[in-house]
Amino acid sequence: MLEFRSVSKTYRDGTVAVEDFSRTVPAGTITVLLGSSGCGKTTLLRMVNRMVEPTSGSIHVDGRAVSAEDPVRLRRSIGYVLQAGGLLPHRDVLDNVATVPVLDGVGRRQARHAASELLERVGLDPALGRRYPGQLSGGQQQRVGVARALAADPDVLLMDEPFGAVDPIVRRELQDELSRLQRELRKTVLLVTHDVDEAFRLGDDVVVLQQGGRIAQAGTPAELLAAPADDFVRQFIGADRHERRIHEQEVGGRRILVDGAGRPIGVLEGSP
Ligand SMILES: Nc1ncnc2c1ncn2[C@@H]1O[C@H](COP(=O)(O)OP(=O)(O)OP(=O)(O)O)[C@@H](O)[C@H]1O
Repeated sequence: MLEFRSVSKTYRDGTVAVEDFSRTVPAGTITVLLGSSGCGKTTLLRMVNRMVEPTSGSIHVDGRAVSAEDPVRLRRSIGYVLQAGGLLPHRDVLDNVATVPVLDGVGRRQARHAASELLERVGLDPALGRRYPGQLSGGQQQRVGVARALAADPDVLLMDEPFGAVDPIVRRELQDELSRLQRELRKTVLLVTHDVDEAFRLGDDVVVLQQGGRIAQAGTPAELLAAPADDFVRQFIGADRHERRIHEQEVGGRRILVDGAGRPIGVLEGSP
């Protein structure tokens, strides 16, 4: 379980990035921080592994305050996936994935062997393990980034716009892959995105943020869609947008679903 208790962050130049943020990410679930640029998402994420220190408030992992942990050990114990992969360019893929286990004292051969298995787990051909990051596609690099974050088998995974740098089709594939992995691994995940569809697809809990990390509304995707708290949330999640205004139509005796622009999107279950 990951807990933010009244966390605030004011940077040295006086920028208030986060003000009084409280939220709990239950163990084994995905919470998505959703908001536009500059609302404090990355600051919130980086306070968990102490790359940024809060000005006030506290963050707890399984009841233990992260401020009491050694920052280096803390960072090794929490998986972190960055938008651009964040891979070491002069190390091959297996060494990249094995970085944290080797730092933790696992032998290099054993760590590379485990890394190879992890590549398969994230849907990559283990033969890619001997390539360098620059010899992989963007989507493959992101998968390596996920494998690397999982290598030390952390309970908590932080993901900062993990699929932001790839095209929409690959993005969708990576999202599906993460959902599949999460069904197996049940990590406690905090994921940052400004993409509403991604938030709804992946989040058990979605926190819509305004500037200063203020919570505009938080809940399941269904709760947000069913009852947006205000105009800001309604507009942000696109509750009024064509593609979300779904209704039923009868065509040739079957009930099909169409979106607000009249585009067919599916057949109703049980329809003959
Ligand atoms: N080191 C810093 N010093 C001063 N201000 C900062 C620093 N880092 C971030 N900020 C400011 O804090 C606010 C929140 O930034 P943050 O990066 O957390 O937002 P974000 O929601 O992740 O944005 P984006 O989606 O663009 O990455 C912004 O106004 C930003 O300019």
